[in-house]
Amino acid sequence: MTPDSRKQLRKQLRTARRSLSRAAQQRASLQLVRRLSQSRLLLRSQHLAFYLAADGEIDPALLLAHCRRLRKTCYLPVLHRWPATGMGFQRLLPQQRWTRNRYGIREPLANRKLQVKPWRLDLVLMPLVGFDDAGNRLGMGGGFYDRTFAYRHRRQNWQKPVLLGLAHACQKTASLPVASWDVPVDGIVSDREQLLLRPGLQRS
Ligand SMILES: Nc1nc2c(c(=O)[nH]1)N(C=O)[C@@H](CNc1ccc(C(=O)N[C@@H](CCC(=O)O)C(=O)O)cc1)CN2
Ligand SMILES: Nc1ncnc2c1ncn2[C@@H]1O[C@H](COP(=O)(O)OP(=O)(O)OP(=O)(O)O)[C@@H](O)[C@H]1O
Repeated sequence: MTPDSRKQLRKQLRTARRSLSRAAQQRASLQLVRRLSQSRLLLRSQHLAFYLAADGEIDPALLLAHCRRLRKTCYLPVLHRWPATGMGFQRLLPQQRWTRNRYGIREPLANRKLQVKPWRLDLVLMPLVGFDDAGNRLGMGGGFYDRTFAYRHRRQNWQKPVLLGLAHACQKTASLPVASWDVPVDGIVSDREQLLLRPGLQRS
């Protein structure tokens, strides 16, 4: 797949998710809570990274609210200031102050003291633009998640964190090409299915 066709596919999948009705979005968000709130994966995780849905992404907000009620420590991605290309995960505060990143996505006002090393997290919910049955993923194209978790290339079987991609079922494609820098996810959950790819990640 050429960079151009990757770009085309990304555009097409982003349009598909943005075209979902509000009702379909709400149903999908509820499905996420149903699938994940009682899962061992969630129950066992104390430090969890979320995202604030944008651009028609499946919305984990209900799940985030659930986790905060359970007193789990929840984090959101914060982009390092341009031209830096890094991304941190910052702990959410009860009285959070907000800003917008360079793409217009709301994020916590940066405070490095509240950011953790990615390997300290137990579970990272990653927004996907596209995915296939093998667990290959297509993101927004910034490479932020790939760079943050690149350390996984150097050592197989990192226990932490579990990377769980979230997407609408309509974002599934036949097969995605893998780039050398792509960090595979350990599982993918959509409103219709859950693929657990890492051996040892248990169902239910
Ligand atoms: N909700 C959410 N938050 C997130 C991400 C995400 O995918 N979803 N990210 C995941 O990485 C990071 C932000 N990454 C992003 C990367 C590209 C674009 C984007 O809209 N790119 C433009 C091109 C802009 C340009 O070239 O300057 C585009 O595709 O139109 C948005 C977010 C951190 N926060
Ligand atoms: N480990 C890395 N080191 C340096 N650059 C990287 C790394 N990983 C990815 N990149 C760069 O990021 C760019 C975007 O990669 P890609 O198209 O795979 O994004 P993506 O997977 O859709 O985005 P994301 O990881 O944010 O979800 C690529 O041009 C690539 O060169």
